[in-house]
Amino acid sequence: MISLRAVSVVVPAGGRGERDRALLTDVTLDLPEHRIAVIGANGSGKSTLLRLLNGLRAPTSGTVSVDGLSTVEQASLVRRRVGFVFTDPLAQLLMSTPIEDIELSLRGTVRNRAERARRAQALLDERGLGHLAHQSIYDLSGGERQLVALTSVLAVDPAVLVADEPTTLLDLRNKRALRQVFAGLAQQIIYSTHDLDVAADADRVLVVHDGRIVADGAPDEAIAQYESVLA
Ligand SMILES: Nc1ncnc2c1ncn2[C@@H]1O[C@H](COP(=O)(O)OP(=O)(O)OP(=O)(O)O)[C@@H](O)[C@H]1O
Repeated sequence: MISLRAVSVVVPAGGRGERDRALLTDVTLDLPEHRIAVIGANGSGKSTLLRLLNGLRAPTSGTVSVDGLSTVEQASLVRRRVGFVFTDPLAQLLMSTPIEDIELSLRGTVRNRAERARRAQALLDERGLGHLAHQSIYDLSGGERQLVALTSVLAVDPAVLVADEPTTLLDLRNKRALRQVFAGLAQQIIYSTHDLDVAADADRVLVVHDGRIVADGAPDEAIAQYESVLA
């Protein structure tokens, strides 16, 4: 389970007269539910919160742990357990084609090269992306890239998937497909979203406002509180 204890993230002042800036303040959470959505206005601290969960960002104070492992001291073990999908897929797609990127993900688990290529193609086929296997990443649409990035992260079968606004670039059909993928995942999934329908798919919804968790509960309740915070 992922746990946060008294976590704050503060960016130190850049120059004279500037003040330190708190991006998250005193967040304590245990996150055992299967599907957890994080919602909140632009700049409220959602990405900062998600990045803490696999050690992409370290807390300024407090601790974050995954199954008892510290995201700071045991970062590489944590990263193996917690896969992260960025909002911008180009931030994480390292290779020039989808198949190469997924083969790269599989390198640690599938030794044989031909088998790796076969598995990578099968994973793309499963997501309806097989026809794009050898296309340049730069020639894919934003939504196609986002789905390839998700496939690549899931290829290593992380225990937890953290996804930062995973439906932003997706059209209606792909959004529906992604919601189905999420619904069928055995892994725990923690995601941020501005889409309240996608948030409502979760078992639990956290509302972030000015770096604090201001609501936390069942989707209906938490979304209603979010709407009143925004009003
Ligand atoms: N390294 C940093 N230095 C200074 N400010 C930062 C840094 N990282 C994030 N911020 C600021 O912290 C605030 C929260 O950012 P964050 O990306 O967590 O918001 P968010 O809720 O994910 O927003 P959005 O919905 O727009 O993606 C923003 O105002 C952002 O500009």
